[in-house]
Amino acid sequence: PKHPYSHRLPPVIVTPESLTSLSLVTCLTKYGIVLDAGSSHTSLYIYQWPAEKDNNTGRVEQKHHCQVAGKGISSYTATPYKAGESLISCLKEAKENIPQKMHPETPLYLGATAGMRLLKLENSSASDEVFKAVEKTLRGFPFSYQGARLLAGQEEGAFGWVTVNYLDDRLTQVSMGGFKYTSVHGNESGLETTGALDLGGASTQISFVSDEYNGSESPDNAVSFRLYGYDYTLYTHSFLCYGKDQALRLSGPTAIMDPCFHKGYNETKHYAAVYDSPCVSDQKPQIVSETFIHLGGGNFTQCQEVIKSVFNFTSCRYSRCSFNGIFQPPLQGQFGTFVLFIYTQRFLIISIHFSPSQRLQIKKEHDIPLKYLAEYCFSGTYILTLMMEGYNFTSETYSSIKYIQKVSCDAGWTLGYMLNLTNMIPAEAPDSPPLTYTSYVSVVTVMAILLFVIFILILYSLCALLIQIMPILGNI
Ligand SMILES: Nc1nc2c(ncn2[C@@H]2O[C@H](COP(=O)(O)OP(=O)(O)OP(=O)(O)O)[C@@H](O)[C@H]2O)c(=O)[nH]1
Ligand SMILES: [Ca+2]
Repeated sequence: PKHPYSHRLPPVIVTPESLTSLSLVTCLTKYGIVLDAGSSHTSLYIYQWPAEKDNNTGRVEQKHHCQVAGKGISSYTATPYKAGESLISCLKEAKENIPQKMHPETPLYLGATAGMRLLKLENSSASDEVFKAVEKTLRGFPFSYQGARLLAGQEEGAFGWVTVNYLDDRLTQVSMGGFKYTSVHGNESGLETTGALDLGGASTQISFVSDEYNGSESPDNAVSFRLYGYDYTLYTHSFLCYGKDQALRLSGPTAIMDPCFHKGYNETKHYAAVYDSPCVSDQKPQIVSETFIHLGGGNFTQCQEVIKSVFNFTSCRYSRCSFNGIFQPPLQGQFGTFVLFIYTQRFLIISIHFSPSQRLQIKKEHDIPLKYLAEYCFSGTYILTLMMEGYNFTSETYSSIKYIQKVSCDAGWTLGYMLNLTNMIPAEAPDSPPLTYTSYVSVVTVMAILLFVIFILILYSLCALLIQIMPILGNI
């Protein structure tokens, strides 16, 4: 579906004045392109920032989002060249959305996530072929190609955390009109950073700063950042196979009558398609027939039991774990979530608060594909189990979760990835920006008012003194 927040700037009416202002604007703006090659689909994001503020004080904004048609690049193992071809339409859109003179200096990145992690596990030569085809296509465009690579799960989680805190202005707090930067971090200033939760199709990530975690226990889960003069030790973990689509496979085949789908749901599934993932290859039954009928049982309690069966909540060799024996420090502060959490939460709110006819209307408006509709019950139950039983959220901490989908920017790892690679978030706090004209005027005005008040006070106290001593002087 077209992403509800895909941006199209209003057309510029071309006149001589607008041409000059447009060319003026364009040379004052810089751009960056990141492709998020996810397991279920690929998205292209264009970011922009004021060029004169290249010294790390410019606010990076999302200018454009293009969802690549078709599935993720990992689905093209049989025809790797199609993985590259699938990107062409959005790359052409990127050319139209960035002034031509800026193309050569616009960095172009592609990061692949869990879908390609699973393909690499299953067939690394096929994974290499897909990356080769993708690279060939990307190099064919006039941007500054910076590489197509597989992100590690910890990176995906960490860059999602950077995005959430950048969008939340948590990493720097500009106060007094830009005169100084005070960075907020945990105990330094009493304010905390925001944790990040990302649920994809093939993996899910949790990342947050916890005062009780310095990276000594389970160091593999620690990622350190120095941002704007402050050090952060981030806890992050990526659970491969625990994205929604893979979790559906983990829990689905065991129940032909699937309690997580509504009554009346009826789908013919192909064993090969269900078991084609390394996440369930060890569960592959002796094929009795090519297909099986997947029916909806519509039983929430049973659904919860089926979903809980895909987690291991008991084994833990650390001081404390989330699930499957993975260390997790105590949760701390607020959390921001994006993508699937938002879709599911929005749907569940609609289904609770709206009448069937209103829901039908909303479904038409939001053009929610039938495939997604059927899976919402599973997604909602899965998210609840993941959060409450897996990550140990409580009803209080769960309610503090923020759904970050700023109209100005789709949250996700891509913004954090680009900010990091373009050094748009400096390790040290940049010097306070030079006094801008407006702040200069405001300082002078404030000083003038202060001087005037002091003058009046002195005058007043002189008069009061004179009144006191006049009678005395009169007697002398
Ligand atoms: N309900 C609903 N689900 C969606 C929509 N768009 C994507 N999804 C599903 O949400 C899940 C997560 O989507 P993404 O976060 O894009 O997943 P991804 O990035 O491809 O997967 P990873 O590589 O694991 O990160 C996938 O199963 C998608 O099919 C939507 O508009 N509505
Ligand atoms: Ca993703």
